[in-house]
Amino acid sequence: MSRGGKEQPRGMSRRELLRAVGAAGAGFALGAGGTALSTGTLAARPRREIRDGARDQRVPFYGVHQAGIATPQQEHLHFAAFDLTTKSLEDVRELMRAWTEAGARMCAGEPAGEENTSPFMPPEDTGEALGLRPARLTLTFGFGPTLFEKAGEDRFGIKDSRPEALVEIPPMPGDALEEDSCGGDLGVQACADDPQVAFHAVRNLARIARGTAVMRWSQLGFGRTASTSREQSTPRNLMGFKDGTANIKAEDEELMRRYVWVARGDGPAWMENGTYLVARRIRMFIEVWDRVPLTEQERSIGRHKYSGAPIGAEHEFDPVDLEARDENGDPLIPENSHVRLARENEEQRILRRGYSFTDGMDRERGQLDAGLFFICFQRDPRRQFIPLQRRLARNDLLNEYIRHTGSAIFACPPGAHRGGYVGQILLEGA
Ligand SMILES: C=CC1=C(C)c2cc3[nH]c(cc4nc(cc5[nH]c(cc1n2)c(C)c5CCC(=O)O)C(CCC(=O)O)=C4C)c(C)c3C=C
Ligand SMILES: [Fe+2]
Repeated sequence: MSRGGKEQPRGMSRRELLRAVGAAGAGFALGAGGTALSTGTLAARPRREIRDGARDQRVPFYGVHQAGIATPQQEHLHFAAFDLTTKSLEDVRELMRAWTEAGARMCAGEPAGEENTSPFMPPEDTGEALGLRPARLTLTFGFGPTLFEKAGEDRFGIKDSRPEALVEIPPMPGDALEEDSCGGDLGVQACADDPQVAFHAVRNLARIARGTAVMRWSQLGFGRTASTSREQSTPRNLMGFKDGTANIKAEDEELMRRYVWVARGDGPAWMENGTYLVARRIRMFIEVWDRVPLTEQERSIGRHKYSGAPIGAEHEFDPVDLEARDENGDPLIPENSHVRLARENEEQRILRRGYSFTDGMDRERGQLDAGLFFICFQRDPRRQFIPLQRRLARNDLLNEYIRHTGSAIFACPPGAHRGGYVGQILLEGA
């Protein structure tokens, strides 16, 4: 597909014409019905047009780090976890090769595979993103603990390459995890500014995986609940609060190095420049929350609802003063407020990149099944997410209004270079 400056409808290239003639020839061989079908199919063959300005909407797929981590957070998410059905390491390599190739194409605004010249074969792209912009699609791939070892079995002979940091998330107080929303051998985070582009990407990756891996669970997310760049405004979560104010911003490279990217010597070499993704599906009891007085809502979070400022301050980015006290000498930001607990330990900072979700209605309770699909990235979950979540799970005032129903962790290897594939160092080194 042409990627010239101003993209315009154009005639067939010589190569396309030859291909078309070849396919039409096949049609002739099959008789008149076949000819009519193939000619019609070719004449109407769809292509994914890239409109003016769309060039800016492409996030490079290849690079030192995988995209979708430091990338300014997009508006929509489709996350999927997969389980491998094969016992062959070569099949896993082949899958990661195919996912990388298709992923790079889709992020560039191309269909997942070559255009189909045969009317008798299923298309190599499902088609629903044809004509849509690239929408800053990113795909971030990760490996779950069960890829390395499942029920004590070294399934693919790569057990020794498992990073020590890739631990199962231990049970937390108050967890109400549902098996259907937990774990996975492989994880894929698709983010885009168009929900159909994110959906299309996961659907095509699932199609490509057929015979090697099956989808275990998936989660759609609408509306980012963090900002990951100083250029972005802070969005609001479904509790109506600004979320992401104190997040790490990708421009702070020193913070990214310190808290997000795996460094040389942190663990196995194949994870250098990678990171660990933790996902938690957190249901919010929004109907209950909506009956809570404003001051109590603010005291649960530790910030003012409308301005996003720390309690007692005026502006969103005013410093959080944990020592500030009211006229009775009580802390302005309550002891068990979310923000106070979340910022207690400087070593536990994380890059948050979550999304709001709704999965329709919880018929049992007659309430919306909605909440936050929390995603965070970090250099070592044993030192960051796990102790942080343990503290929140024990004491956070928010716990009255939320419940964790899903959990997963993935080691996201570094980015691939052109011609290579994601996870190559791990899978070829084995
Ligand atoms: C284990 C990590 C965290 C979980 C799980 C989590 C859930 C969660 N958070 C909100 C709403 C807000 N969180 C805010 C700040 C904040 N949250 C975490 C971590 C987890 N949150 C951190 C590290 C921070 C930053 C603390 C700081 O350094 O100040 C805020 C305030 C605005 C902001 O800074 O982003 C809100 C609002 C909900 C509703 C929720 C579960 C549903
Ligand atoms: Fe939070």
